[in-house]
Amino acid sequence: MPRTIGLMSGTSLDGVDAAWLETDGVRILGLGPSLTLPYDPALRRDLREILDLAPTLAPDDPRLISAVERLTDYHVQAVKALDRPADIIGFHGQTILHQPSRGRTWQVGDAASLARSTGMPVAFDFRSADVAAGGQGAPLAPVYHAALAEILPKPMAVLNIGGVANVTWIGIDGELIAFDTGPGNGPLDDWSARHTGAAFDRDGRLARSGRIDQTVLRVLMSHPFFRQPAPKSLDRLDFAQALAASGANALAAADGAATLAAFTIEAIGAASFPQRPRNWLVCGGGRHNPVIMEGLANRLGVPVQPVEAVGWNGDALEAQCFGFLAVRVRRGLPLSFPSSTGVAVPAPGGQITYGN
Ligand SMILES: Nc1ncnc2c1ncn2[C@@H]1O[C@H](COP(=O)(O)OP(=O)(O)OP(=O)(O)O)[C@@H](O)[C@H]1O
Ligand SMILES: CC(=O)N[C@H]1[C@@H]2OC[C@@H](O2)[C@@H](O)[C@@H]1O[C@H](C)C(=O)O
Repeated sequence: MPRTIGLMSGTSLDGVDAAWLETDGVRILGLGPSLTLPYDPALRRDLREILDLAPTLAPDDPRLISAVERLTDYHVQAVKALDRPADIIGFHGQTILHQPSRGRTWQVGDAASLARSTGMPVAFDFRSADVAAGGQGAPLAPVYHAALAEILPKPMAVLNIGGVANVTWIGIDGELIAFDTGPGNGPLDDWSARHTGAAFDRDGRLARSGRIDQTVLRVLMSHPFFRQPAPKSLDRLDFAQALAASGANALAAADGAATLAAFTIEAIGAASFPQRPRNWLVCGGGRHNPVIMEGLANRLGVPVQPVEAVGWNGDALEAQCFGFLAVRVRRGLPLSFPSSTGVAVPAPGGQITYGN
């Protein structure tokens, strides 16, 4: 059974997650160690700047080259720290731009250099084949969520709350519906950084001490994304303009945080499926925010639990996913499906480099 290491650098720009697993890309035979290497503040700042510049950034811009070199080095260190042999690495890279409607999705990272430094083949570029075939290029996690959830009662939902939030609904016959729901922690992280200097609102303390501004929330929820049918996906900065125009910036720090946490919750609550999930399992850093978790349980009216409730690891799940997908790339199995990305037929994707 192939052994694989998955590496994910998410939209929160907080660091790289790494996880080891044993899988044939269909079944998961064993989950091994995982870890997160947090980026230093300078790299975080530079990546954030690159996200803003991405629409007009040249691939040979020295700021990009420098950030990619440092980002790749963190990935090499993460693989070395895991200290487990593997047959293939799945390297998602950092999304700096995602505009599937314009045929563009851009993940950066030097896969060949990672292969050379680790001596292992590296699967990368997971999203562009789907976008080229007319899909959204995201989310790609549904096939992994379904493999993990094989024996769990359905219908159920797996929700990831990262910088952006995405959901996978799994029906009683295993059918999948997946899409990005809206903001995850991204707007609240930015708000927290601006008002308190902290990278995120730890344990939802700031949000808990404020009052939701219903007018601002209504304006935010009137964004056209929420009227768009699934499949749909988001760029980390897709709500930036709407947030600036919503009046949120005039709110006091605590009220703004409460309103942005409510925005994440409402956006998830607006998701609809053929049948109501009997429960929601939540992964990603947002599950550590009790204001978001309690708000979701109230809004959804069914149990909302961290994925640890069924024995999964909510911090490692996306990294595991890209290890799983790397094995699928090698086998030529589809990564995306009409009901997850809107691609016309199940689509294989990704490339493999040996570093030469
Ligand atoms: N104790 C906590 N209290 C509140 N929020 C937390 C806590 N711990 C983590 N978070 C949130 O989780 C975020 C990190 O989440 P995660 O690592 O899942 O993001 P990601 O992998 O970058 O995102 P994506 O899934 O969009 O790619 C932090 O930026 C923060 O907002
Ligand atoms: C373009 C991109 O990088 N999208 C990420 C992001 O982070 C969460 C959400 O937005 C999801 O669509 C996706 O990541 C997960 C791993 C996915 O593809 O399923």
